[in-house]
Amino acid sequence: MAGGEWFAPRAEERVHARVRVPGSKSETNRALVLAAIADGPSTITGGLDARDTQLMRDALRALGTTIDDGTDVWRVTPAADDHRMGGTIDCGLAGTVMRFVPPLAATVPGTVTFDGDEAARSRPMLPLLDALTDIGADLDDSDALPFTLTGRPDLPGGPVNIDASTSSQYVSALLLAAPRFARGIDLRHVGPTLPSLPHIAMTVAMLRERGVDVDQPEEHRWVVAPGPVQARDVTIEPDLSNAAPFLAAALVTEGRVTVHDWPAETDQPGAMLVDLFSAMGARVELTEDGLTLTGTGHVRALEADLSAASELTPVLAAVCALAHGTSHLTGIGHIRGHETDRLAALEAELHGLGAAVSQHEDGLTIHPRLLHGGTWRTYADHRMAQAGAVLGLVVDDITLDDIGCTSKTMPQFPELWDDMLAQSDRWLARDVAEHPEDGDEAAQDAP
Ligand SMILES: O=C(O)C1=C[C@@H](OP(=O)(O)O)[C@@H](O)[C@H](O)C1
Ligand SMILES: C=C(OP(=O)(O)O)C(=O)O
Repeated sequence: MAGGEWFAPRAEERVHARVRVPGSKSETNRALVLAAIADGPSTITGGLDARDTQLMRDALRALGTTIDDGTDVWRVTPAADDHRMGGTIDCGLAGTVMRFVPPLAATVPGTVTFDGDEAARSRPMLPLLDALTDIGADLDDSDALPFTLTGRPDLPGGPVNIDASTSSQYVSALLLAAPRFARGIDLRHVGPTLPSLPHIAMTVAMLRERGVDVDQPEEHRWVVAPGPVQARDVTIEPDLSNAAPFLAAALVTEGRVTVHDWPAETDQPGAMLVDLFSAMGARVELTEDGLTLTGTGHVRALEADLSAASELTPVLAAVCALAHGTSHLTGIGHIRGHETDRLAALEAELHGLGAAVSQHEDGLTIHPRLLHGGTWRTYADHRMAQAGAVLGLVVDDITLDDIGCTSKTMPQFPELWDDMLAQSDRWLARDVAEHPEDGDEAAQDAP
């Protein structure tokens, strides 16, 4: 996808559209890791094809995995036992790659260096690297990317404590590779807070679905037994967090958006959008058609602890800047270590458009003001780009400095966004033709 500057399209009318979002990044990268250590070949259908999952596929190939991803059904064949790894693994800016792959690499003979984008070098890694050393891995003394690791097939594993307050991904990373450790793992989180619990639940569920014995004797302790991971053919759910900007479009334009294939049950934190957007004034309904959000004309301020779903923060913060009243988003101090320092980025960019925003130790306070156009910097962060796009629907003249960053999890974002607006235009034209007497009010009907 082409990168560069992007003029955020204004919604001339209410947004009315049906949208299909690509597969979940979190589920795809877990499915790839588990398929790579499974007891036989397996398939992944509907896996997300984006930069983060391309980097994961390439990383697993460097560990000897064969991945045939020429069609929508990817075929994954685990490495031969005598594979030796070498060279450098590029993690890009992907938290799931820089965290999930090293524990696995620690069980593969050979030496490998992990590196990534410039911004990735400041993402937190030290608690994971320390935990890996504690369970017997051989690492250099770096505390972040780049670092070099030498693997061994008999990595001991066993009991280990970790402070995962800066990222739940350390926990998921160790649990995913644990069936390969000689003694499995007995992992205890000892830090002050633990974000993204749904993502840890997703890890546990996906291990159990493949026959791995995962016990949780206490709230923040996980015991994984060593042993085989059953090969399983899976289909990936749509990425619910990536549905957020489309649903937000309906909320802020008093329109209606349906996201197809919304799962009735899921471990994705994006499921929280139903309650969060309802609290902000939307009408949300799950039917066989998918999840439909209808804007009611009221965008209420939000008081929310987003610790469980912190990746939703940028889009929610954008909606908060358009709400009636002051919003308080808490539980998200750790997102200073996401793709960029998201609290600083949101404070700066919303302020740049006229909102009054203040950062706190664990969140943001957002006072809406009359917003004006300007440049919205994305900081290489796909979700900052989505947030800017939502604001651009209702604020004139917003230009994003780089839309290319959406390729991290949704390379087709600009096309899907344009298509959403084109559907809205078509719907409006049809509606006006069919109900000339109703004028704009008929926009309450489904597209
Ligand atoms: O395990 C995962 O797939 C993820 C966990 C979360 O990370 P943090 O716990 O670092 O927020 C989330 O924000 C990220 O987008 C994906
Ligand atoms: C925090 C995110 O990504 P990552 O997996 O790189 O941590 C995100 O997608 O919002």
